[in-house]
Amino acid sequence: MRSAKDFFTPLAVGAPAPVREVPARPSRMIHFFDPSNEKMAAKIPAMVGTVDVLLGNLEDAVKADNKEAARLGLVAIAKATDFGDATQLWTRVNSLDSPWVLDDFTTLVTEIGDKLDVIMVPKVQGPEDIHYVDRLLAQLEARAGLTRPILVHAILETARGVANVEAIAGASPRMQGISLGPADLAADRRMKTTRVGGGHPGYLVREDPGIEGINGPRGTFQQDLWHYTIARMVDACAMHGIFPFYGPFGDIKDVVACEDQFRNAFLLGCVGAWSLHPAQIAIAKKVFSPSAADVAHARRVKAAMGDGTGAVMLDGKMEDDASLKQCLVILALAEQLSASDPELASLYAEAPAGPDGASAGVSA
Ligand SMILES: CC(C)(COP(=O)(O)OP(=O)(O)OC[C@H]1O[C@@H](n2cnc3c(N)ncnc32)[C@H](O)[C@@H]1OP(=O)(O)O)[C@@H](O)C(=O)NCCC(=O)NCCSC(=O)C[C@](C)(O)C(=O)O
Ligand SMILES: [Mg+2]
Repeated sequence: MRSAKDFFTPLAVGAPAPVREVPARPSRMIHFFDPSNEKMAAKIPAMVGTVDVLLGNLEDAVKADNKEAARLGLVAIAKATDFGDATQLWTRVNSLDSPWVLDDFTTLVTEIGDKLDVIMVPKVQGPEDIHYVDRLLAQLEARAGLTRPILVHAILETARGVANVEAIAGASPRMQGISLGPADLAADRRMKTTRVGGGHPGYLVREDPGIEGINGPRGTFQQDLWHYTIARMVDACAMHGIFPFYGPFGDIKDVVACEDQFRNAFLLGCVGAWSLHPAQIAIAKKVFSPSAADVAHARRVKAAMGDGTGAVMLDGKMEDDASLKQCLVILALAEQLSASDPELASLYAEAPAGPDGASAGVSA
């Protein structure tokens, strides 16, 4: 374990100083693309400004024969594209035990390190994986003469990773966030799901018997297989001042269930989700941007609470110091999103004082 005094010291001579605070840039959707897929890659420059994060994926979903083409394709796109202030460029490198990852790191940091905001590392098992990446990135940043450190995002895809999630979140000042990796995690734990990022209709709770006994009619309710993992990930991230994300939802056509999964994650504290297909971008934007009603309600509570202490009644409900803090989280998010999204800025500017009970992200 590093001493607290050393925590913010660069890990290589000439490497940029680590950040003290993770920049809170809007990251509602991390949009995945395969840089070796020419049709998909051709669409990327036009997506700048329409998504918060563009992620060139080099790992799973890229065929083994295309690994090099994906890496070089990402370099070409990054060099040719101005991503502006509203869109970040991320990548997901291959796993640390793969034959491709060392070239992923060396090529990307050397060639486009000045354009890359975050490197997503898959299948992180524990803090030792982050320590390895931390030192390697520092060496490569120093060699490339970078002045800004590249941040690191871990995917939670193994039982060991979940068991170590707090240590992973706090392993380096580079840690930007953590995403759920439901497909690999389900496999590692022997969980059963019917689609990536979804649940299983067999995982349910049945009503207790009514007056007709155990053979009478009894309703069933499908339960969320991911609740425990997401809640634990959210706590680990909040504890270390980094950001939790839902991962992918693989049933592209089921936009309703995708929205439900994303919203559950938003309500539990996640700041964004992955979009695998253009159809999922609008869903993430809708879910992870507070509604006008939520913003209006937050403003009312803030105004009613004066100096922020004590308790008041608004529309029959008690508001106090703690519920004000929840409202301030919404207002901070609205302010941050307004800075880069003029549509939301005008929506929030005009937000009327809404009635209590407006639910987060449901109505715009
Ligand atoms: C799902 C697929 C195969 C459907 O691809 P498709 O071509 O069949 O879809 P389509 O509806 O026919 O596509 C319509 C148009 O959109 C384009 N398009 C389609 N997708 C994109 C995109 N992402 N970005 C930009 N453009 C896209 C596509 O090229 C096409 O263009 P066209 O109209 O000119 O013909 C395709 O969308 C895709 O490959 N998406 C990315 C998949 C991916 O990255 N998977 C890995 C992340 S999930 C994961 O790794 C798990 C995890 C975390 O590790 C763990 O849980 O363990
Ligand atoms: Mg995976």
